[in-house]
Amino acid sequence: MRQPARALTIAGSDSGGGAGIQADLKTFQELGVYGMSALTAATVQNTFGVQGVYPLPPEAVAEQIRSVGVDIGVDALKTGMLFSGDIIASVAETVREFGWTKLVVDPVMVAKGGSELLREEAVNALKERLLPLAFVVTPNLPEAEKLAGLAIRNDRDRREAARRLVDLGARHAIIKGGHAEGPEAIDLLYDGSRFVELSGPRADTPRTHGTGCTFSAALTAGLAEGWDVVAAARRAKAFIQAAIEDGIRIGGGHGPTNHWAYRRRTASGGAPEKE
Ligand SMILES: Nc1ncnc2c1ncn2[C@@H]1O[C@H](COP(=O)(O)OP(=O)(O)O)[C@@H](O)[C@H]1O
Ligand SMILES: Cc1ncc(COP(=O)(O)O)c(N)n1
Repeated sequence: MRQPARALTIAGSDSGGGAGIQADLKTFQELGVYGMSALTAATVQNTFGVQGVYPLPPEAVAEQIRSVGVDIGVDALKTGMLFSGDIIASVAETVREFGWTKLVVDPVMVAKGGSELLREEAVNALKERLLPLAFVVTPNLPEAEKLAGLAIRNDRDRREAARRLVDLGARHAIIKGGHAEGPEAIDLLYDGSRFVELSGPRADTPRTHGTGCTFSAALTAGLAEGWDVVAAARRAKAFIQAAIEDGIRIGGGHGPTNHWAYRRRTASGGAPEKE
């Protein structure tokens, strides 16, 4: 009997199913990795936005992590919405306790509709407590600006921000380019010495809810399988590219991506799914 690779997501629930824990678990499943979750907060959310946020007590987050850690084991893990400084402290302490190294920190701050998913007071805790534990940190452009403390107007600024994220203690940084403009959506990976660009055609679609969660979950799945960061990041980029391009019609607002698309494409020899 084969033992599958095991991945844990520590994140918020999106009741609409497109982002958060739901996106992470769907992505793990699609990539053949056993998925587990530690919930940080329940959000009341659909494709129109976030209508409510109910955080869990920090001890409840730590207990969920310990429960699966002592029994099932974790090959790689990721964080998403962490909401408060207290939850971040509790997550950082538990990750240290287990000595897990394959940690992807997706520094989720604001939902696409503008709702706050990380309190302002928690940004420093994220920088000081979690980034030093991160194997990879995966900010979007506004998150990278906030963490690195500089405005990103061009590629030079983006490279400088990546250097600063590594100076803050992350082993690798991937600054995603979904919020930039231009015909290509380019994610910039930095490993402390070299830069690698991950590029794909920018799709003109409002259905991008949960893209960051899905990308970082796909990255975590690759790391759980023992892949190196560049290989895991390239597959994550292909996964999100397919999920965005082969869109599904769900909800009346900013719809989610298609988590089935990558497996369907690869199963059919790389050709896009037929309508
Ligand atoms: N319109 C798009 N077309 C193609 N890829 C995109 C598009 N928007 C985002 N992506 C990709 O989706 C991933 C998430 O990007 P981004 O939107 O920057 O993060 P977040 O969801 O955290 O704000 C990245 O790999 C990015 O390149
Ligand atoms: C519970 C939860 N976690 C994260 C996001 C961010 O979503 P996105 O990946 O679109 O930035 C979200 N909207 N809800």
